[in-house]
Amino acid sequence: MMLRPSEMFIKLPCRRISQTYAVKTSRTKLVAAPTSRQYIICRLFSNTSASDDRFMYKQPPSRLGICHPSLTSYLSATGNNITNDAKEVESSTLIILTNINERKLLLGKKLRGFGTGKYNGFGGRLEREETPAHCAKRELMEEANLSIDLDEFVIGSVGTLNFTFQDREHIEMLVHLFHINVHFRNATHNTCKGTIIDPDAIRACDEMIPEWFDWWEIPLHQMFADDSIWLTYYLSSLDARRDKRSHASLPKMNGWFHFAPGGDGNNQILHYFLDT
Ligand SMILES: Nc1[nH]c(=O)nc2c1ncn2[C@H]1C[C@H](O)[C@@H](COP(=O)(O)OP(=O)(O)OP(=O)(O)O)O1
Repeated sequence: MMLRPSEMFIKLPCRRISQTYAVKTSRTKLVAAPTSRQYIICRLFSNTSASDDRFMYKQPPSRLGICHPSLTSYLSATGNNITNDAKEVESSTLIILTNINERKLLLGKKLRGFGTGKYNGFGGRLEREETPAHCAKRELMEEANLSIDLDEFVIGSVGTLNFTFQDREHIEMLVHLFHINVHFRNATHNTCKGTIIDPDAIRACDEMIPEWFDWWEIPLHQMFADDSIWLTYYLSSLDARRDKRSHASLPKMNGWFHFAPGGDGNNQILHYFLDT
């Protein structure tokens, strides 16, 4: 059976067909619609990110493509081969900068380059001889004027995102993800680990305008489509964690996303796999 975008259909036996049922658990959302005398079709959101309704501006499922249950399934559907040496890999970094106490996320509105006009985390391409942690530290300084110790990036390495494109077969983007949690100087109470910063020190540059958002109100409709999948998963996981003092408990994840032709402008995913 073909999986539809972000959802799986299962058949359940049902005696009465005139009702619509809705069952919601902590991990899944089940919506049943009557279609035949014997069965109802249930829409089961299998991915925790897809089932978190708290995010106000999530991209519609039609933009998010097919959710694969395994990397093998994803790779065979996209025709990507992990050992394809012919692909040119562009490595970059991306920083998830939070204030967990206040459930805030710092994003930047991109003024030029890849993703112009969109909101995104801070980061950019690795320069020669640079490690991902060094690159993330440098980019956060350049794009938001925030100086954070290198150690925080080493500890805050939380995974990777892999992007491929239907109309640019030779290119693969590998994004190293970092999570930095901060406290605002003068905050009255801090219940979780983080670096103290002065929020007034944050500055725009010619490339990005930084802006704080409440977690559930991040402008996902003005972001790359994949953010509606992995970023919502990540923030939901953070929200669910009891022990927020420990870096060891940071969520980890690796995501694979295959984009439809039209790239950045079209902003539509065909296939994805999120390993959490
Ligand atoms: N689909 C996507 N979803 C996402 O959330 N971030 C993405 C993304 N595709 C790229 N990025 C991030 C990774 C990186 O931080 C930035 C793009 O880096 P690039 O180096 O390609 O662009 P820039 O023009 O910003 O380069 P620099 O001049 O090196 O800063 O956007």
